[in-house]
Amino acid sequence: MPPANFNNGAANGAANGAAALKFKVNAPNVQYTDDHILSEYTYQNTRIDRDANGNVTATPTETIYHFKTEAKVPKVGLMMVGWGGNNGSTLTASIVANRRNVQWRTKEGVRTPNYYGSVVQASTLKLGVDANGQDVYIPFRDILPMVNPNDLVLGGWDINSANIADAMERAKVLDYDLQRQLRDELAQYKPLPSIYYPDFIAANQEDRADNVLPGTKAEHLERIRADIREFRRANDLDRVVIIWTANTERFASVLPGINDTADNLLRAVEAGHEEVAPSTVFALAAILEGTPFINGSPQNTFVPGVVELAERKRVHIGGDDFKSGQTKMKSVLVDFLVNAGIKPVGITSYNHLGNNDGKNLSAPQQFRSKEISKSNVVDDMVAANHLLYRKGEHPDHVVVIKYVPAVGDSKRALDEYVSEIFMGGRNTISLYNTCEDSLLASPLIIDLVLVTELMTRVQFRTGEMAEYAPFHSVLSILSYMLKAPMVPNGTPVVNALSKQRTAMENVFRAFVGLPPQNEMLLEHKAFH
Ligand SMILES: NC(=O)c1ccc[n+]([C@@H]2O[C@H](COP(=O)([O-])OP(=O)(O)OC[C@H]3O[C@@H](n4cnc5c(N)ncnc54)[C@H](O)[C@@H]3O)[C@@H](O)[C@H]2O)c1
Ligand SMILES: O=P([O-])([O-])O[C@@H]1[C@@H](O)[C@H](O)[C@@H](O)[C@H](O)[C@@H]1O
Repeated sequence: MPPANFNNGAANGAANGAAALKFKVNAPNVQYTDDHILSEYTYQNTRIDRDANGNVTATPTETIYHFKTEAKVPKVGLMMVGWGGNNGSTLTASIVANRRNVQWRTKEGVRTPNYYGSVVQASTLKLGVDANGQDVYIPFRDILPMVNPNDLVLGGWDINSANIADAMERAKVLDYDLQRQLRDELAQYKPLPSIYYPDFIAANQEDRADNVLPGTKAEHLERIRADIREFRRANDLDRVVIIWTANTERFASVLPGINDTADNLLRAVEAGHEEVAPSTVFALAAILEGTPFINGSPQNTFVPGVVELAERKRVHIGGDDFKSGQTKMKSVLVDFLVNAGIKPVGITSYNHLGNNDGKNLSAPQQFRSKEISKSNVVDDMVAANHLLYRKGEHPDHVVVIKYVPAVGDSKRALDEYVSEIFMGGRNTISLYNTCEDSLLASPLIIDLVLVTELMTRVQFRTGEMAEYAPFHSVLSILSYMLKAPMVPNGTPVVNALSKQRTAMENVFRAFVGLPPQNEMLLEHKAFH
């Protein structure tokens, strides 16, 4: 049992009035101290070996992990690059509305703020079963001490000078009666000037660029670093997380001697090399300031030099490209079809949208970045079933994005899935999905920030390690929220949404010493 003087976090004046731990694990492998949750976890896996004759042997394996989680929730700031965009302004308005519980009227009646679409804030997980064998669910956010999004201190940069109230109005995402009530507070939020290298985003973005830093790339790096330090100081923050929700950039060429290593990349910034993108400068600044950086767009911000620097500095990074609607659906539907023994042979993903993101993506190089992130999402699911697909065989997969100003942020997604079924049959599934793109992405930003911040508070130790260590700098645990999940070099990329959620849930269960959720329900099957 936890010690009588168990401190649930709130008692030690946790920043932001962190809610007390909602449950305690009653087990010898879990200890609670004033500052930490300590768990010893037996990680079970199965090692597969094949001999020369193709005989397969499965050997159960066990690895003991010791996890240490800081229980005190810090005071956290979120700095958004692209703060004045549809996502940035919508997220800011939504957090302020939730914080103040602002209600507003629409033709359907009185609306109240919520965090629907955030897996951490609005979904539940099964903690276990009660004495009668009934499932017991808790809010996902209660599995571990996490930041309350209402407490996030918000800031950021934009190449456009509009304050966040004007940006919210420009975005045309939220109802007027809500905007009306938030305008005064949001008008006080003004994006910091940013760095603008025209070659990396569509030329049609030029008219937005009235809030641009002068100077060299080296001066930009130092200015962004100073901005981060000042934001942390002025708001008395314990931690800052930075998210790129600015425009999609073209891919940068990976060049030996330029951005292939950390030192080469820092030298390339000093030299003002043209292939160093704004997003890469921001990532470098964040890493050098010890601040996690998440890329919500599809471009290759994380060229090898950035990853190497993050690993060297032990700073967390994650990306790429928020997985918000059409692609999220794809990572469910293809997983279902393939695991049902049905063979998708044609996937056509078409969408059109009329927001500034769509405008930027109407340029070929920026579209190409998005096409890449939207096209690779089925690879792991296809590769998992060699009965349906020969090695290297893939469904036809086409991605189309069109810019239609008339629909604004209300993205239209039309998908067609053609599959081979039993005895030469064919099945065609057509989907039509429309909604404000920013209302899908904004809650994902909350999840990315909260999970990233949590991971900065967890360390692990295995048998041969003398000390605890942080998790790998590349946070693959963020994959549920991302189209093209970044993973540590040489590790598997998982896109199937159910696997991604299960991984996140079970890793968090392990941090508190609980076994993975397996849904076997043996107690309801194997009994007499
Ligand atoms: N559902 C979604 O909305 C969704 C899903 C996945 C990915 N994304 C990606 O998220 C990003 C933002 O989407 P959005 O709808 O908010 O787009 P947006 O165009 O409304 O906002 C982008 C903002 O970034 C600013 N900007 C551009 N370059 C900048 C720079 N170098 N520094 C600072 N600010 C800069 C622009 O002025 C603009 O205000 C896009 O890259 C988009 O592809 C969006
Ligand atoms: O809904 P989803 O596929 O996850 O992602 C969206 C795309 O469908 C859309 O074309 C693009 O403009 C958005 O930025 C976002 O990437």
